[in-house]
Amino acid sequence: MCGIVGVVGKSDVNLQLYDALTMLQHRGQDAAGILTCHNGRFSQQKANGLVRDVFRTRHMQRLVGHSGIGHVRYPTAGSSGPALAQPFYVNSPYGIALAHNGNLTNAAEVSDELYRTDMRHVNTDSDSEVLLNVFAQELLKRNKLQPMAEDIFAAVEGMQKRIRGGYACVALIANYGLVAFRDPHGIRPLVFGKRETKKGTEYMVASESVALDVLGYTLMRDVKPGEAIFITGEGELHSKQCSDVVELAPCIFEHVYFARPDSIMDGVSVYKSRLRQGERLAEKILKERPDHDIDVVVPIPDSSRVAGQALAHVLGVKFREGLVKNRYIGRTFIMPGQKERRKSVRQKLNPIRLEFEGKNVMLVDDSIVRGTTCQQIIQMAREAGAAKVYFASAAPAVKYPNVYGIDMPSAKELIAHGRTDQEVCEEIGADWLIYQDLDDLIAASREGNENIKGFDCSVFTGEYVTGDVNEEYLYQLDAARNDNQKSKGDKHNDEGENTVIGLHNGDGDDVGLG
Ligand SMILES: O=P(O)(O)OC[C@H]1O[C@H](OP(=O)(O)OP(=O)(O)O)[C@H](O)[C@@H]1O
Ligand SMILES: NC(=O)CC[C@H](N)C(=O)O
Ligand SMILES: [Mg+2]
Repeated sequence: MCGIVGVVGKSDVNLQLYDALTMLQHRGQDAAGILTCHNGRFSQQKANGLVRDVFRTRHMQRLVGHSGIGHVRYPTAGSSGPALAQPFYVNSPYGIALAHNGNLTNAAEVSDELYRTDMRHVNTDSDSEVLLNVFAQELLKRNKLQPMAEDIFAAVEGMQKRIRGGYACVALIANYGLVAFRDPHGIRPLVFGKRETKKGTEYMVASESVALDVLGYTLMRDVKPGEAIFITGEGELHSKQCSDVVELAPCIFEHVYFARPDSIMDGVSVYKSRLRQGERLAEKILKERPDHDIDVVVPIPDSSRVAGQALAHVLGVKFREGLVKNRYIGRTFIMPGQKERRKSVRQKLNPIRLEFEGKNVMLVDDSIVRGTTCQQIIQMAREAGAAKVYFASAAPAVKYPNVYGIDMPSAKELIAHGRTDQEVCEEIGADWLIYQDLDDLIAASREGNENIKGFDCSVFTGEYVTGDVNEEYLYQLDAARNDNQKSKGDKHNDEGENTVIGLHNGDGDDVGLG
């Protein structure tokens, strides 16, 4: 899950982009990039690392221009090396740079077609570079020296016919403006807003509304599924529905884990959605065990705090922050390797013994994916003296890979794949395990916007909303991206073997595309 942002302002936008990326850091910790446009010239800085490490003062000073885009990356295609950091750039037509959140399911075919039919070169194995080239090619087909809004929308239309999967994107066209679009199912989130300044109206597009809030923008609305918006350099806003078939089916895992609780997605407050998740799960607990003997509810920070609090309230049981989080360790689930994830859980969370000693503790987490977190925490709870350790997951059992921008490529790595709830319970070492029912999760996540007819729930059901994901695709995805494979790939990257040389400022010192 990456984070993207785009701004068309009335003065230099570099600092706004930087601040917005820090607000989206929870969506990607591997790489970050900013690209701005000044007098038709792009400047950029991108590299592996957190936002605070990638941009130094000297970079910020050189990232000039009244419009720009930014990206924080959590890889779901290709390596995690610097060559795949975003935004990506193509020089023709006009000069276009793009940042992408999501994952294409037909990147390999389209990449081949780009080479054979369009004679375009794709330099990396990033699906985002493929997407950018398709957009560029469709824009080139219009054959206009100066593109108008209608040309840009026609290009998005053409592109949508060629690509499949999940995508929310921002793109900057040198001298013309900012384009933002979302796939026809709206799988990945994208919102936009405006703020008034003395010099005129400024616009921001971002993955999550929290970036808008913090920078003083008023949320206007979500980019609709299949829609594109175009904001000219002068600040004129155009929008058009670019897809014939539109069916809002946003990723439900945003509500479970990815999004910040203070964001509003497709009209639904993520915070309220998580409160409802906790309430519904508590009702299920009360139904299954009306005479439960839970003494205390302890959330596993951070993501389960909101649901955990609501759950404890409905149960009428004490809610205690019995696990203290080291605030300097990032999210473990989006780390690239299992060894790193495992080590981080222990460094990240430490129990307060008195909340566990002699008590029947119910640990609550938003989800159990590979089981890395819960296995270790349950053990910690026992070592801290808990009498019984129960475990509640605010999401149903995660059993299937994700193909739309969450790096869960391998069913075998999911602890619940091919296991019953009881078997998972034994595997994680809990005395009792209870999962949310999918219907309850859906109801909790859509309250507030009845227009959401369904969600992409593929990680729970194995049904993929784009309809094109088959056994063969999943087999290839697993083979290319399982943890074993990725560790080999990253080794190559670090050691310079098989490394793709990034067409970007390699030493991290210079800003510019030259
Ligand atoms: O079963 P697993 O494979 O361990 O994955 C699930 C865990 O990973 C996430 O936490 P993470 O540390 O990434 O982020 P958080 O601090 O936002 O909870 C999620 O909130 C669960 O705790
Ligand atoms: N998580 C994402 O949105 C990833 C975007 C893109 N597929 C990449 O790997 O860079
Ligand atoms: Mg967590």
